[in-house]
Amino acid sequence: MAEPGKVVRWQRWAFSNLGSVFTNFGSLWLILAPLVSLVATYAPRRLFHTYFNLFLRRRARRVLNVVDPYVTVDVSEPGSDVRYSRYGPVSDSDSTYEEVKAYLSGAFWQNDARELRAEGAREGDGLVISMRDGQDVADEFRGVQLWWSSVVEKDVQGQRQGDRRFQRLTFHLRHRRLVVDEYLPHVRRRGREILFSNRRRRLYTNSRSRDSYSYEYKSWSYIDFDHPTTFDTLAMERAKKKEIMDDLDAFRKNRDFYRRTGKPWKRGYLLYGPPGTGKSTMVAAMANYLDYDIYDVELTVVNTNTDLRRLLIETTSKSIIVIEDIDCSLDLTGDRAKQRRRPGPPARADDAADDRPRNTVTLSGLLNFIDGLWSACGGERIVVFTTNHVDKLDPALIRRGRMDMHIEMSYCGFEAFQTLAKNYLGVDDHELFSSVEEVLREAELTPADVAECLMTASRVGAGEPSPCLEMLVDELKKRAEEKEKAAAETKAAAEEAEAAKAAAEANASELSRGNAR
Ligand SMILES: Nc1ncnc2c1ncn2[C@@H]1O[C@H](COP(=O)(O)OP(=O)(O)OP(=O)(O)O)[C@@H](O)[C@H]1O
Ligand SMILES: [Mg+2]
Repeated sequence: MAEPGKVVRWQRWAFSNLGSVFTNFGSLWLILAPLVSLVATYAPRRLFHTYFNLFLRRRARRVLNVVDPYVTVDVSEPGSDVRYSRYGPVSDSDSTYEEVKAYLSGAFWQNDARELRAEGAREGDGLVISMRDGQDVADEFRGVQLWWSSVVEKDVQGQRQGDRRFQRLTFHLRHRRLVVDEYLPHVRRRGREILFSNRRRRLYTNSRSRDSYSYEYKSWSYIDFDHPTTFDTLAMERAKKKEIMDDLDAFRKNRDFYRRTGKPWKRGYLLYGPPGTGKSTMVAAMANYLDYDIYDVELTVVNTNTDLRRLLIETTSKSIIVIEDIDCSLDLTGDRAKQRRRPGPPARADDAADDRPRNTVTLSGLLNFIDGLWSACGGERIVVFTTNHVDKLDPALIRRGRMDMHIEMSYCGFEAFQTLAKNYLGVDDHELFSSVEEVLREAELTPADVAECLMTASRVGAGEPSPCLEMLVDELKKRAEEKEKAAAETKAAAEEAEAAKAAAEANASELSRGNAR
């Protein structure tokens, strides 16, 4: 570590002037000694001792500050101070040491520390680089110089022996406020970011609330999230895609804005459109873009509003909370006041015997979940609803402010097709693109339809663009005809059902009039 320069200079001066320092101090003591003995004789004994001690201690501290004006703060490795309960060691949940280590691993590249140590990250394939014991590294914050060193000390406590490790921070005492109020929080924040980016992302799903009485119950279980979709491979109009990415960027970077305006740091997105237009794919692309975890809430297994709130509290920040097919999850479309317990047949025999309340999540419970007081805890969260029937949802659920951005995922247009062609065939342009464009303009085909056709065509056509695209045009035309036919049949069936219902109603009223006569 570069020695704090001022101390070195002061020490050199003191040694070269040692003689005069002692001479001056001697003369001062000649004057002070009779005064001190006078006060000691006439002042009350206890009072004299107290004040004299205090006086000496204060002087000593001042002299010490001049000789060594540097302060050190130790951040010790968890486990150095292991606490024991009757069941064994209590895990130390303080993550500061890990955060500082991660912060320093990011700082080495700008420093000249040479003796480093590499450890595998707890999750993922990355490495955490840290200082070898006894190494130092300098850092700068707002023009202030600070030094970190890795320290190991022998620890002998009772029966236990071992090494105690610290990351020791040294700084000038005049920067104490800056270090405590700003630098250390900055180190922790940055360290957390590095730790977060080193780990694998997770896809969580909630457990059945009914099982919460079990001893081993966990609200969320997870698997590693490894979805390959990105905004590059997502098929949609370029302008719309850019708008969404800009919005996500603004959300991520604007922590201070949310704080300043008194808004919780979260944002809601409503994705709506027909099946197969890429709503779930969009959620994956968002998570990959932001590097966030996904919490996939299955509302049908949540019993009460309290269970829902508990789920929310147990989510971490930097996450996307998604409720898929919100229109099907619960009957959330009606009057909030009427949303109490919905009667219905029990799903299983043991459900019938079990009189615990189930599925009493109400619309107001869900609204509170999105933007009640609890929703502000933690911060940096995105809430996404997906639906095929936006018109069926209660306006309160999707009003601006709750769902800040409404994104329509629509049928496959030409720009979306270009992305898919690039994904599946690796081509940006081709003479047959105009034929595809024509088919897409006439028919309502989803990106899922087109993606599937492209997959078949690329397999059969061995990835050669021309035969693949010819096949694709034929296949798309066939699909478009099939879809048209199916839509006409559905419409005819609906009209028939409507007519039958009207006839039945007419019959019933005829009958009741006959009875009345
Ligand atoms: N916009 C798109 N970009 C890229 N691939 C897409 C897109 N839309 C659909 N796909 C493809 O179609 C498949 C189904 O899409 P996805 O599950 O995202 O549709 P969805 O809108 O969520 O449908 P649903 O309403 O039935 O849940 C995806 O696995 C993907 O391969
Ligand atoms: Mg979906």
